[in-house]
Amino acid sequence: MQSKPSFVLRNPSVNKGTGFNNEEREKLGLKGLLPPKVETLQEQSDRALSQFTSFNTNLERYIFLNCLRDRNETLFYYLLSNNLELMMPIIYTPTVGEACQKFGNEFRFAQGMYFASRDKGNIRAMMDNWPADGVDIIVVSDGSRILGLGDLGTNGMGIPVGKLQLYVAGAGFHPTRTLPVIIDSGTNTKKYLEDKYYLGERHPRIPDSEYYPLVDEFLAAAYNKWPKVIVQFEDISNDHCFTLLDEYRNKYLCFNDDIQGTGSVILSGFINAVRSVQKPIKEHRMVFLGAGSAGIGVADCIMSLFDEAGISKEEARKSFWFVDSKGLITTTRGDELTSQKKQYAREDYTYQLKSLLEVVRDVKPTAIIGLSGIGGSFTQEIIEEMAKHVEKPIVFALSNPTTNAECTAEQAYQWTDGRCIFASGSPFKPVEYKGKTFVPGQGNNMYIFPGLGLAASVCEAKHVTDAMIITAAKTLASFVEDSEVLTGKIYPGLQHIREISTRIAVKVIEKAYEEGMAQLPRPACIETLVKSRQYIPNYENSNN
Ligand SMILES: O=C([O-])CC(=O)C(=O)O
Ligand SMILES: [Mg+2]
Repeated sequence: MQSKPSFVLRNPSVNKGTGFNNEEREKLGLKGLLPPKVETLQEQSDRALSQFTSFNTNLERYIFLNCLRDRNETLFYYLLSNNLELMMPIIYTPTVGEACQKFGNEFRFAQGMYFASRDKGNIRAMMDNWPADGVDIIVVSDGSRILGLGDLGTNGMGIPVGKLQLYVAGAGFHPTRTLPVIIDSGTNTKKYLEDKYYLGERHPRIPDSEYYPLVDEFLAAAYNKWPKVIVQFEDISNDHCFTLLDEYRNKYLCFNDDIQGTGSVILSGFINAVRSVQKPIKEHRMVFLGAGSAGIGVADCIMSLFDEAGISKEEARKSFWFVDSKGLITTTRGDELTSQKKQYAREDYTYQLKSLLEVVRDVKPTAIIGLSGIGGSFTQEIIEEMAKHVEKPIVFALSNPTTNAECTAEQAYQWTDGRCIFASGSPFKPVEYKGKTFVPGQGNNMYIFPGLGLAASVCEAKHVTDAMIITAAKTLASFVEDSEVLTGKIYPGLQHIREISTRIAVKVIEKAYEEGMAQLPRPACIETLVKSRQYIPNYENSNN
């Protein structure tokens, strides 16, 4: 039997399944190929939701949703958009982490594109294989640092896929115009090299002399084929991510979500935490655990608050203490520091503090920010020590997925006797403590990247600037009212993500025009333009 390439029931971008009405069934030659009842999108969605809830594990729910997307994209995005709070922890952190770890075992069908070292020289030609007409956004990872889970190699594909689903549901990018990419530069994780189901190239990571030219060729090819595309770098290990961002941020339209997206979302949470504790920025003492992409990105963003308060960079740096696996990062501790660590290395310590507990005792921080990837590293002793000295301790346990969080929400509220302002990277359920309900904030870059990316794409920005990133943070912060902030709420509800992303996009575009970064002629109304570009999942928008 010859297959028909345009067979609509097998094409998720146009398939409506039982949603095809009788006229369409007639026209498209579908008569007899579907059960008789014509259903509305809502009826289909009700069934899909009941199927979703019938599974026993989150991994099964993840697989179900991705298979649904592979059958009927409109239904998938309709279901997801209407059930975001329920489904976000499945398509995104924490379940996506498990899905990546088991990517080879659970593989069913391919999504996105893969480019490996042996494709060097052919990447541009390979891009012509991508079936969609155009691409507005690419999320690219090399799988070298997936969430806090380490080097997963090609298994990391789940992350670009999940991030792009959020770009669609959260901001309104058109699903067929998104492209998830893995640059396969090998993996240093023995378990995967030996796993018979592993789907990537089976070799250790290639040296920098091959890695950088491979990424360079990929980017040159992408911008050659899709000149207006925005590229988001994602989950790339510390030894490469800063170099890539420095190299390309003023050359192409791109940003790094773990450095800049996380920086922006935590700046936003911090702005609201500062509102909540009602203590001016210069009185804060911030201890960071982890000096990787996220830690440095967050500190760089928070520096902007000092700048606005008229405090010099030099003075501002004295409010930051960074702790890594060797203890407090100082200029005098005797090891070679990366240039990112150097910026925040303390020069004023004649003694060594070897652990986070020692640092907390010494510094008496007002805020402790975990981006270490090490689950449980905020121990009871550390948090209790901190809580002795501050009325409302700011505790951000931001590593992903949930198992890597530095402490749980429940622990943070218990150990501070319900006084802390808490945020985590992956979701925690509300906590009952001493008769009160505490709703933990989710300080995850998901609040920022969809709107930021949409802004950059819609106004055809030349580059993504620091001012645009800070604007995104402030816009997000403004969604939480004063009265809410005082109760410890620092992030708005996730159910409002479309509205949030739209407003972030509008504000960031205004900033881009102000800075001369927007290349599209200025529209009469930015909001109208943004809204006109947003995909809404319904059958009226499809071509049949
Ligand atoms: O994916 C997330 O949930 C946030 C993020 O970028 C990371 O942890 O690397
Ligand atoms: Mg990430």
